[in-house]
Amino acid sequence: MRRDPEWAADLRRYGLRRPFLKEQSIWAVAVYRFGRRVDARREGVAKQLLTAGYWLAFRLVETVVGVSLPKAAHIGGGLRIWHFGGVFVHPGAVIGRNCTLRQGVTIGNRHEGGPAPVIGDDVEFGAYAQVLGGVRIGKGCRIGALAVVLCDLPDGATAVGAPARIVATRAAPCPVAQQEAQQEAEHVADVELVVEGER
Ligand SMILES: CC(=O)SCCNC(=O)CCNC(=O)[C@H](O)C(C)(C)COP(=O)(O)OP(=O)(O)OC[C@H]1O[C@@H](n2cnc3c(N)ncnc32)[C@H](O)[C@@H]1OP(=O)(O)O
Ligand SMILES: N[C@@H](CO)C(=O)O
Repeated sequence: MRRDPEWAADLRRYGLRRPFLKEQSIWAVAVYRFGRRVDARREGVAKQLLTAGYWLAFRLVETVVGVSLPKAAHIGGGLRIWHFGGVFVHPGAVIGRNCTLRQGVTIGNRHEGGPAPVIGDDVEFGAYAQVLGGVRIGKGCRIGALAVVLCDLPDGATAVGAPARIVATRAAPCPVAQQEAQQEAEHVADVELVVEGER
């Protein structure tokens, strides 16, 4: 468990002491990561037993918490789900790293048997946002509460409404560039303090 870097990243995003006591959604994330680790094991009796345990836990958590994260979906580390209830992710969906979901979010197909979305890193979903079909959502997008997204979104877009329209775009921050900008801002603030002190 501790050696699963994606799970470690999830825990960092929750950023809580004893998150299992405070956020029901993390139960679903834990079961999802467990299922992925079981799938990665070599074939054998242990894998069969663990897979049976996974299905039991998956159905139990899905029913009680209302968060469905099937192990066939690809979800990057650093997943944060605020609240719980009505969160459904299609098994064929791909979700990048450090994404944020909220209650009522669906990431699914548009027609039965159809393709599922591919979501970039650092995408934020407002409550009850729906992203449907084989659409690609760029890095750093923000999808408004109650939006219904049926088309691709470029990096850094903010989309709202049903069907969703883009109301803003911003360059998706590259983590390294972001870090450098932060350091630069801190440096400038320090210099200003020194100058202020010398006056
Ligand atoms: C218990 C809890 O608290 S759970 C938390 C629930 N909260 C959420 O789910 C938050 C989701 N966040 C949103 O929906 C936000 O409005 C965002 C991220 C989409 C946009 O936020 P901002 O960047 O501040 O955009 P801003 O408020 O300036 O709105 C831009 C335009 O989009 C419209 N808009 C914003 N959000 C929505 C929305 N969810 N649905 C429809 N239109 C919206 C605004 O009215 C505005 O339109 P206008 O330019 O015609 O006046
Ligand atoms: N901070 C929470 C509000 O409950 C959220 O963003 O969903």
